[in-house]
Amino acid sequence: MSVVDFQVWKMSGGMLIRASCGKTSSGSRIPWDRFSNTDGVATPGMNMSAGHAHHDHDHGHDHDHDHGHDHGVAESPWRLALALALAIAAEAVEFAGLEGPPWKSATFGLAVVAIYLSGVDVYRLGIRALLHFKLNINALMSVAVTGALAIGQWPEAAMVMALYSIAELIEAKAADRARNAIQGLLALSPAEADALQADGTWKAVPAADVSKGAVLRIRPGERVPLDGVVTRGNSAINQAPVTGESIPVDKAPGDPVFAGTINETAELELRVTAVSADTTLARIIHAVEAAQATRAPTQRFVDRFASFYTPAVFLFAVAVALLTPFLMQLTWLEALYKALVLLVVACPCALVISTPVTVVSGLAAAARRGILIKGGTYLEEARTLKAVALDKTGTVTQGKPELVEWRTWGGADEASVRQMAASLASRSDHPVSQAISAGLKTGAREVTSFQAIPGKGVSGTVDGRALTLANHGLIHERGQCTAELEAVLGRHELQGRTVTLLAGESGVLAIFAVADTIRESSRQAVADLKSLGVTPVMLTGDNLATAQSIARAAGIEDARGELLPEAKLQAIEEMQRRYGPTGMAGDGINDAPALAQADIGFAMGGAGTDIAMETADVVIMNDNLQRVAETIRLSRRTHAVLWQNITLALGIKAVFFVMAVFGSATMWMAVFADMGATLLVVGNGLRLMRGVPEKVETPAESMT
Ligand SMILES: Nc1ncnc2c1ncn2[C@@H]1O[C@H](COP(=O)(O)OP(=O)(O)OP(=O)(O)O)[C@@H](O)[C@H]1O
Ligand SMILES: [Zn+2]
Repeated sequence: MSVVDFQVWKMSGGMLIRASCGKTSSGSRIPWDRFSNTDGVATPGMNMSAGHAHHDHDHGHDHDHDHGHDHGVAESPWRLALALALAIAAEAVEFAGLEGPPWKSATFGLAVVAIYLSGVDVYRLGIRALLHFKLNINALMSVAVTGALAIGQWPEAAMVMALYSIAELIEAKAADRARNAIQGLLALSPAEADALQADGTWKAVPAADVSKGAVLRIRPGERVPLDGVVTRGNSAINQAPVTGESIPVDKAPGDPVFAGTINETAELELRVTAVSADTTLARIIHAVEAAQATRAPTQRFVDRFASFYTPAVFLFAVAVALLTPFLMQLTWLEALYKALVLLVVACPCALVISTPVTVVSGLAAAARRGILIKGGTYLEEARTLKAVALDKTGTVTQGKPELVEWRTWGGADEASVRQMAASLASRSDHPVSQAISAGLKTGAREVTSFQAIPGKGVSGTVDGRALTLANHGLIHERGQCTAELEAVLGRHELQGRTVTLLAGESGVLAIFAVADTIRESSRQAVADLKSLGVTPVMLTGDNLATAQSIARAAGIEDARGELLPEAKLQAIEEMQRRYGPTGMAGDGINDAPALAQADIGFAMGGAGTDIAMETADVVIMNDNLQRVAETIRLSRRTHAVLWQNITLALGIKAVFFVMAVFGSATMWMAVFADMGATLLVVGNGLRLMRGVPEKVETPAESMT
């Protein structure tokens, strides 16, 4: 995904998850009410005209959708329960075989009231769809129920409408649950904050009113209301709500804390760094919400399928009504009834609802673990990754290098070398330069004609001397390298250190060895990836020997060094040719092109640059590389659940289709089966929310 795509992604407004298959839920609230405008009429691909069958699914919504339509009240559970009771009573009267006009009118009356109570909305939406020459579920149900009434199947008609509406309601509630799981994350940050006032007192104020720079106090046991930096106190913070990592993290002055995390041991004071709409937690939630606007591939498949399935079964039903009297010697009434059963079978509720519920559950499960996935597509496709490129600095390593050793070279004066190197290094925000400048602990002098040489180092003039502070490659190119020097460099590189040289016009003046520790989680992450059958490859701009030493420590066999940013992109292209779908995990500005080129880009959120987070498809909030393997695992599970659901939904339809044709299915059995199938697929989809499995699957297991 390019940066431009990301903007489009951010802007794609309309949400396509539908509250339910036919109608919408009543309890929607901001921002979910955007979903509610999708009533039955807007079901993509459900209309009969061929021209609409292939929508551009990336559009937020249908063009022909009736905007701003107000739904009115959805049925209350009591109303539906009453409707069902009346329908059952009508069945009972008929079943009891009570004859005579009074009983007949009683059955009819009970049925009509039941249909009125449960079906007003279905009829309203159904008729509107038919007037637009569209065939949606409400239209199917309206036709089926009216038909059943017309041929005298009154109790049957009432049962179908009542059961259908009840199924709709349950389904809507289940879908709400998946969404609320994400919204629920937002409730984690307290609404009030204890803020320092101008007169030095503390006062509880609404978190939404606190501005950047304000000082807050958080007592032990309280949740952090806003993102900030600790100014006073030491405490352990449980960051699970934001990063998914349940082990508390120690925080001291200068450390960042996130809104929604829990202060466990001692009182802390912090300076607010993000207002409430802008906290990391708020950003996670908005991104995941927006992710639901994009359609996953399976959903597109399902929509396309439904777009021909429903009209096809409808036409088949018409054919059955017209032809079976001749072919199977049925009466016209029997033929009509058979056709009406087929109409109920034609309702693709279970199929249509199964995919979005599953995808939203998967996204929510990921969000709870601190994995922010920017679209259902990535959730579905992560399972196909065959290789993952890992950036070294900040991804495999902590990205906080330190100067561990330095010495002068060629008899240079230590004090002046220290001063010159510190002056140059302090001008760059590259981690290597920063480590040198911090390690030398000396004041900087003025630098003129300062220049950064990307992927190599920096140069500038200090006290009239033209100097270069750069890696071996550049010094070698300048012809200032010697065998003796290379021997010294080699020793450092074997230990995974990054060596930087200070050189003047006459030659090398000093050697600086910087070491970055590998993240504890990286080793396990690499093992996880391998056990999933994914090949890890390390990419870095750093020296090859250094890269290989770090890679070995992490368990990576394939390490590529001395890569300039464009070369990282080419390395991804090469991996895509060699292995197939390739992911990339990185954090820096220079990783952005490679992240965009990769099939799925993972950005390290905590340490990452904004550009990396914008370009990536998945943001990992706690910088734990193990989340990459977890995403792949979750993707495989999501995929499995999706296909279980599709098989289930279609299987039940197939059974009832055959039963309907050969006459052994009744209308209410068909609608009952549809309700059952809907509940099963929704329940199966919601299962994903219980979390990401900790266990590492073997590649064989995950092939399903
Ligand atoms: N501003 C700088 N100051 C000091 N050294 C630098 C600077 N820029 C680049 N280098 C040297 O060039 C090498 C490659 O730099 P580059 O920025 O491409 O990679 P990196 O960010 O260090 O590593 P990675 O690719 O793993 O993120 C560094 O390892 C460092 O030795
Ligand atoms: Zn050399």
